[in-house]
Parts: sequence; C-alpha cells; structure tokens
Amino acid sequence: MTVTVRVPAKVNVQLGVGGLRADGFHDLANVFFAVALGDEVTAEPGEGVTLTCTGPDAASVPLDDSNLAARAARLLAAHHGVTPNVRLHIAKAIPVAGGMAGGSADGAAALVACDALWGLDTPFETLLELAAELGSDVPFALVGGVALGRGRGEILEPLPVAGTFHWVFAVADGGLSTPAVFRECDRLREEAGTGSSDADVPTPDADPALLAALADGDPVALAAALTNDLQAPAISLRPALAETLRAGTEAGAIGALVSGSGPTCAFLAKDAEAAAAIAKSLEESGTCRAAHATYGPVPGARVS
Ligand SMILES: C[C@@](CO)(OP(=O)(O)O)[C@H](O)COP(=O)(O)OP(=O)(O)OC[C@H]1O[C@@H](n2ccc(N)nc2=O)[C@H](O)[C@@H]1O
Ligand SMILES: Nc1ncnc2c1ncn2[C@@H]1O[C@H](COP(=O)(O)OP(=O)(O)O)[C@@H](O)[C@H]1O
Repeated sequence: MTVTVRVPAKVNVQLGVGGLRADGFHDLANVFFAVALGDEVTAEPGEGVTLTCTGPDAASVPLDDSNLAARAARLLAAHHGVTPNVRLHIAKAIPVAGGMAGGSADGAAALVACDALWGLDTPFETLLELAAELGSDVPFALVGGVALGRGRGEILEPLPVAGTFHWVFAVADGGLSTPAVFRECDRLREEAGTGSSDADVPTPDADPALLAALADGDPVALAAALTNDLQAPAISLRPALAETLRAGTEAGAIGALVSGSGPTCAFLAKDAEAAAAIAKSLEESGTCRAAHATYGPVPGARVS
C-alpha cells in the first residue's frame, strides 16, 4: 500500500509581528494563503522511519530525525502508542528555507499520510494539536485555503475568499533562517528606539481592507493591502531582495512582497497570462534563481 499526500506552500498576505514574548516567540496577525505550488509526500510500509527526497533543492533537505516529516511520523506514533514503521518520500517543489513553509508542509503531509497508512483515523482536531507541537506554520498546512493565524500563528480562523488569485514566486539562491529574521526585526525596532518586547509593541490585528479584498476576490485591492513586517528585516539581511521586488514590479506585477521570512519574493498578477509573463521576465532579469507562476487558494494536505 502507498499513500500519497499533496500539500501546498504558503505566502503570508499580511504578516503583522508583535513584540518578543518571554517564550522567545512573537504574537502574530498572520494571514496565510495556500498556493498550488506544493510538495508530495508518499508513505509506504517500512521498518523504523526512513526518508528520501527528490527535487531541485533535495541536497539541502536534512534526511535525519530533524526532518519535520520524520518528526511528524514519530509524534503521531507516540500519540497512539504504536511503533513508527514507515518509508517516507518527499517530492520537493517548495523552495527550502524560502519563507514558504516547505518543511512545515512536509510535516503536515506526513501526519496525514501516516494516519492513513497506519489506519489510525485520528480526529482532525488532534492532528491540529500535534501539528502545533511540530511548528507554528504546520497547522495551516493541514487547513489550507486562507486563514488568520494568531498567537505564534498556530491558532487558526479560516477566512472567506472568492475566486482565484494568480501569483509568481521568485526563488533566491540560498535560504534565510526564520529565527535570524525575527531577531533582525527585534534589532531594527531597538535601533529605531521603539523597543521590541511585547510590552513595547502593540498586538497586531488583521487589516479590514485586506480581509475585504480576499472576500471580494479583488486582486487589485489585495495587492494594495499586502504587508509583511518581516520584509524590512529580510532585506536588511539580504539587500539584493530589493532588486528582485523591483524587477517583478517593472515586469507588471500589481503587488510585490517578501514571502514570510524570505528570501522568496511573491508577486500578485492580474491574471494567469500576466503571471506567466512576469515569471519569464523575472527569470531573464538575473535577480533570482528561478521563478514559478502558480495560483491559489488551494486546500491543505490531502490524500490524492
Ligand atoms: C515567519 C513564518 C510566517 O508564517 O514563516 P516562514 O517564513 O518561516 O515560512 C512563521 O512565523 C515561522 O513559523 P515556523 O517556521 O513554523 O517557526 P517555528 O518552527 O515555530 O519557530 C522557529 C523560530 O522562529 C521564531 N518565531 C516563530 C514564530 C513566531 N510566531 N515567532 C517567532 O519568533 C522563534 O525564534 C522560533 O524559535
Ligand atoms: N521536510 C523539510 N523540508 C525542508 N526543510 C526542512 C524539512 N525538515 C526540516 N527542515 C529544515 O528546516 C529549515 C527551514 O526550511 P523550510 O521549512 O523550507 O523554510 P521556511 O521556514 O523558511 O519556510 C531548513 O533549512 C531545514 O534545515
């Protein structure tokens, strides 16, 4: 028996970052948006947990127990008191360390795949709790669509959305570390004199104009409302990202922002044809390693 699960990458159409909490996390107003660019995780009977990975970035994916797919398999087995026996394979299309939650996606996919392979029938609410133990972005990869993440991003509220939006993702050479980008955000706030703790920074909230744009299926209004508090820190660590953003805008994107903690840049296009043209221009611009046209929203991790 082989179980195959498809799982989406995400872009954060709003990423409001609050102050640094005592536990080392930041409270967020994190509007996640799932896109069709995604990974496929297969699970087959095996002995212990083994893992293989293919795809353009496969060489930078850890294949040991630190891989989120392997951690997910062990966590699910431990929750049910069963022995984790599974051969996992990741067909990886999501850029690694790119701010598109690829590792989180594989963790969510492995939860769903192992649950089916082992016939556990775990309630969705329990899968969400296990996902939150694995990482702040993992619950959203189960839910998909568009959702507001509060707390560290794990407390999810699905949001109404109409129609399909067309995106282009420009993949950079090399990744950025998520904790390093959050630290740079704190450092820039200290430098600006505003303070960086949760006593100094107001708790962020979702922007009503952004929520209306999503509900109306209006790409021009969504483009105008895109914001990411981690964009300035990501550019501070990787100044070349400003060139990539400019190249996409010059190629006709109606909106541009860094995806999550970066360094992938996300561009909103008015339609599928414009997205294909923007991807081609970005590849020719020499400001990124590759550019992919895609669309969303799409569902979360599902057996295919
Ligand atoms: C920034 C975001 C936006 O969706 O995504 P990426 O850009 O990484 O894809 C997420 O908040 C990333 O979530 P995820 O990658 O799951 O992070 P976790 O494993 O939970 O945490 C890794 C580290 O990031 C920092 N962190 C993460 C989440 C959060 N709300 N506040 C934080 O300060 C902490 O330093 C934490 O130790
Ligand atoms: N299945 C996985 N795929 C990719 N990276 C993984 C995976 N499991 C663990 N990692 C580790 O997580 C780090 C962050 O990767 P990723 O989730 O792709 O990026 P981001 O947090 O920027 O969205 C990687 O550098 C890698 O060391």
